[in-house]
Amino acid sequence: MGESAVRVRGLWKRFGRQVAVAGVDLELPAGKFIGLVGPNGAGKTTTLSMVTGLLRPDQGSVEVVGHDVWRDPVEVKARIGVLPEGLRLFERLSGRELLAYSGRLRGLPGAEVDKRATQLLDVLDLAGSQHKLVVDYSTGMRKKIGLAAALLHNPEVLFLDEPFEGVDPVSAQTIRGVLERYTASGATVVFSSHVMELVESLCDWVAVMAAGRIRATGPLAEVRGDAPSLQQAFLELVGAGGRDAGSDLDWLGGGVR
Ligand SMILES: Nc1ncnc2c1ncn2[C@@H]1O[C@H](COP(=O)(O)OP(=O)(O)OP(=O)(O)O)[C@@H](O)[C@H]1O
Repeated sequence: MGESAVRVRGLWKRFGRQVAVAGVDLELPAGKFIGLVGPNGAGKTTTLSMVTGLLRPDQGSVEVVGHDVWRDPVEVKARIGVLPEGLRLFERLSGRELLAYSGRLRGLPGAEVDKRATQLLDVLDLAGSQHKLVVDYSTGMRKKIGLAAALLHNPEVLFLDEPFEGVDPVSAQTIRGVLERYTASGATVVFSSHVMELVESLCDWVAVMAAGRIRATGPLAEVRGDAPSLQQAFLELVGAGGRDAGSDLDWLGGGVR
């Protein structure tokens, strides 16, 4: 394969005096399962929003599958699927209607949308709730219907912001299976998470972000290096390896009130 799915150059975003993304350069290979990891507030969501055309960068450029996201947005949006953070869905549609709407919006023929929607609802264990309104879905069900909507047009690259948050272990395993199958066919998944074990078990490529910058990127084994786990490598990379958690909280516990 060898080509890049995503190419980011000199990306910056400030919110007032807060620098959220501070000069990110990133090249993500096609056909991989890629994890963007970093602590809370590292800038993962802001970066993904700029990469997927949802938030305009202050500076820098983003190419997805060879097209500039901000000069050529229609071309890019046709080729990507996005499950954003704080997903906003059309609450008054049923799950099935939401998929039908997304599919038609993507220009797919009605019969094809129906076929794909049935399969996705089935695989994601939503067939029994397909006629329920999205407003009545649980958090995990919302993630799954959002994922189905993002996959319906068979995108080349799928971007997922914290796809496993609020998802039970059984549903997580289902989502995982769907994504593994999808990448095995040559597509690319980029997902953000702060759950290291998950990233370590799923991804073959990682990018570590902290304080708005990329601290390391490459194949999982390379980024992990000699550390016993990705978690340990990550703590060292973000400079938290030696922090003695709770050393200042001498009043906590111990029976003295
Ligand atoms: N709309 C906004 N207005 C002001 N500050 C923002 C805004 N969005 C993000 N930030 C700030 O930018 C920084 C990066 O936030 P971002 O949400 O990108 O981090 P993250 O890595 O996704 O964090 P988490 O893992 O907690 O979701 C944080 O300091 C955050 O407070």
